Amino acid sequence: MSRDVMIDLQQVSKFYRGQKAPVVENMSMTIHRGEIVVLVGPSGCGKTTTMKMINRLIEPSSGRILIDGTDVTALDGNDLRRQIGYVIQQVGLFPHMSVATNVGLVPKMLGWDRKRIEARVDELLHLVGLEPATYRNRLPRQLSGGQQQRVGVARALAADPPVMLMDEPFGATDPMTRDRLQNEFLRLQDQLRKTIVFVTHDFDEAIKMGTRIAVLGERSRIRQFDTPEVLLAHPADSTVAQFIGGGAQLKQLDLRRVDAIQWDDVPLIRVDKAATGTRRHPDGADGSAALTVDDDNRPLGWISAHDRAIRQGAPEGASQAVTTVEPQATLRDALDAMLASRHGTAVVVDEQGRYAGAVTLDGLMRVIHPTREQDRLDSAVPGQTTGGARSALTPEKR
Ligand SMILES: Nc1ncnc2c1ncn2[C@@H]1O[C@H](COP(=O)(O)OP(=O)(O)OP(=O)(O)O)[C@@H](O)[C@H]1O
Repeated sequence: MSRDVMIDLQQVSKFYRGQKAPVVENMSMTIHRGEIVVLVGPSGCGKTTTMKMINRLIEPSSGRILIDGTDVTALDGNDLRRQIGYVIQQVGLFPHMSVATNVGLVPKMLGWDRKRIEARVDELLHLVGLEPATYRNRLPRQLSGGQQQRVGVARALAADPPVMLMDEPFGATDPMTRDRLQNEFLRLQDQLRKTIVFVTHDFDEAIKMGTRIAVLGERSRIRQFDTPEVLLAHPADSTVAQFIGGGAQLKQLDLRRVDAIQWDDVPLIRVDKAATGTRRHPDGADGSAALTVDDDNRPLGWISAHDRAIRQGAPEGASQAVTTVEPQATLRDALDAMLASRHGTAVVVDEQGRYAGAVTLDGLMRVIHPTREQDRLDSAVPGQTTGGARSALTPEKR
């Protein structure tokens, strides 16, 4: 097997007892190390069954499944499952156990000593954005849905498994939380490079999360297995096209992340609260609206040119809400943020919430009409940004 292949399903079938037809029939699929493969398809087509056969929560009736070259049927099921992270929609946290005990379960089963488990639990909670001192001793019911989901992800990562199975992991959360969890998870994955099989009903989620997407039909028959880009541009048949649904052009915005395009700069006004009263430092502010930021460069609000002229002493007093996106967000997220902003601008902030640049409608148009942009770039110096924010012509996807 090539070293690059991490999971190899070979002619896998599953018959449930008493049923004449298999629910998964001769499914073959190769998944590469470090990619997120998303399984989508109609309800009941066998996505979950396929996934659960990989960690043998469901035994295949026939066929072979290799993980990193080893046939999983040759391994003890419990040992196997300790090496594969598993995240499900209902999270499955033990309600009577603290967050720390839940996250440390697999390391404990693996016989790690107490100190090592504690250190790992804190490291993981930190990684998923939950301050250990605050959350370590809480019970699951003392957490929000999104926080529980983060604990579920931390628990799945506890023993640093190379493979993760995620069955609608963000399905039970509201759209905003879901979006945040997706972005956080993509940021994590940039560091961790796990091999992930991800089941979802939500095609937009598939486009956002997937390195490749497998559109499945009845009995897990693969109708198309391609990158999101190819899938959107060239659906294999009318059933796939129907599944993708309308608005394929707009969905292309789901394919690109904010960190893959050029950002613009906006005029900044630094509000120095440490000084006596409030001073302001216009950083090249011109006649347009400016963004006020604190001394750490965190956005505070927008101030219009008019207000700036009449409120010399207290620019933050006139501020209008800022809508922000992180670099991992999609351009669709940026568009949503823009539409929610009176200034038609999505402010890009780093992990610490500090100003990093801005995505403007002009910037988005340059992406939507790449030919026009290409003409412009052809006559420009390579690597230059339009607003001097930074050069960000990085690859579009992981
Ligand atoms: N234990 C079982 N015994 C018999 N049939 C089962 C069992 N589990 C699942 N099935 C059937 O197998 C088929 C595939 O189920 P599976 O849960 O894999 O589908 P799915 O694509 O994940 O569905 P959904 O999108 O609705 O979650 C379904 O028709 C289901 O009724």
